[in-house]
Amino acid sequence: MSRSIRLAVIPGDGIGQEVVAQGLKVLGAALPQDVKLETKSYDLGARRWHATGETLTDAELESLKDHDAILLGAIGDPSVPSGVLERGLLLKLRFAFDHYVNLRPSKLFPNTTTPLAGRPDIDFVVVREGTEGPYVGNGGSLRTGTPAEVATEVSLNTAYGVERVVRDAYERANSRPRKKLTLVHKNNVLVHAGHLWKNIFDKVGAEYPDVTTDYLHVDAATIFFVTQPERFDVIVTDNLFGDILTDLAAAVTGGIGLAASGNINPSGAFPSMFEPVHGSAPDIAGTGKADPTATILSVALLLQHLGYADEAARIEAAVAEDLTERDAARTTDEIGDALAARVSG
Ligand SMILES: NC(=O)c1ccc[n+]([C@@H]2O[C@H](COP(=O)([O-])OP(=O)(O)OC[C@H]3O[C@@H](n4cnc5c(N)ncnc54)[C@H](O)[C@@H]3O)[C@@H](O)[C@H]2O)c1
Ligand SMILES: CC(C)[C@H](C(=O)O)[C@@H](O)C(=O)O
Ligand SMILES: [Mg+2]
Repeated sequence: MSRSIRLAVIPGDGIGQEVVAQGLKVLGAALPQDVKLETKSYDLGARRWHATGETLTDAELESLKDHDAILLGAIGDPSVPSGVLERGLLLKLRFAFDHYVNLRPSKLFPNTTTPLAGRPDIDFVVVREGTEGPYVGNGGSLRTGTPAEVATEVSLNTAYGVERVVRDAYERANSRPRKKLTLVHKNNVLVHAGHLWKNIFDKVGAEYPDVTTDYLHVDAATIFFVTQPERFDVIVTDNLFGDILTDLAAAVTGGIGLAASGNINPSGAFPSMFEPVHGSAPDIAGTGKADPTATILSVALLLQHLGYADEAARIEAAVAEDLTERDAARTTDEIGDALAARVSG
């Protein structure tokens, strides 16, 4: 039986273009011969906005829906006012396609740089809520631009939204050997949202007697990410805390150039979207210094999601092998070539 993958590709801005090219190279090398890969590239991001004023049209959203998955590079450029592309494109996609599970795994790969003493055995996954919290755009400003300006950015937390992501995190914890789930929030101060999260965490936990649970305030969690990262297995947290914690996780496990993510719609009603955790890195765009590994590992998450577990594992193994021998001076292209060769060889 012939199989096929319909993949939408959004290279985006800055290094997004460079790393996505390498991700596609490795995807092509990893797929079995009988799998037909159909890609459709979308010209979205700063260039398009300057040319047309558009970020993402309804017609494009409809067309993107008609795919098995989306691969995204990065969005954002200094020439565009902050927030226009981030909200009008990236968050619009996450919200429209109900990507409520933002999955961000962290592993300390061999031979990577880490500021951590003793190279602890780090292998955890952050389940970041992806559709609520302070990201919903619930706010505004009064007397804008005056000395009396007041601005609000109200975090939205619904029992429905919290319960579904917490349940997903319990399922993931239950299927991993250590079966441990940590809730990270700030319920000593954010008592309304914090208690909603904690109550639902405890209620759903009663259905998972084999999962050990823990709670940390987000400030304390940042301590343990650095001093005791091996204590974590699965972490569930809100949209903003998850954003911040996963850049920190990347920094202690080999660098932001290795951190992969999946924006998952578990129901399958909409395509899930895979992207590196990092942004468009305007400071290194066009220099060949961008590490494409985060995108390539995001391709592995994409394959895993579509049921190609062996191919995903081959990519992960190729990354681990490559890192043990990697020469720091290698370019974006050279890393992509080396990984594609390992995966197909
Ligand atoms: N998912 C996304 O599309 C996404 C994620 C984060 C930031 N952004 C956007 O990207 C733009 C730049 O944001 P920023 O500078 O805060 O974050 P960034 O992640 O782009 O860069 C932070 C630092 O990490 C480095 N870096 C990032 N990716 C790297 C890679 N693959 N290899 C080597 N070094 C890498 C950069 O050079 C920079 O020094 C902003 O417009 C921001 O909104 C987009
Ligand atoms: C660009 C921005 C909207 C985005 C986020 O905050 O989610 C980014 O930082 C990320 O981590 O994917
Ligand atoms: Mg981020």
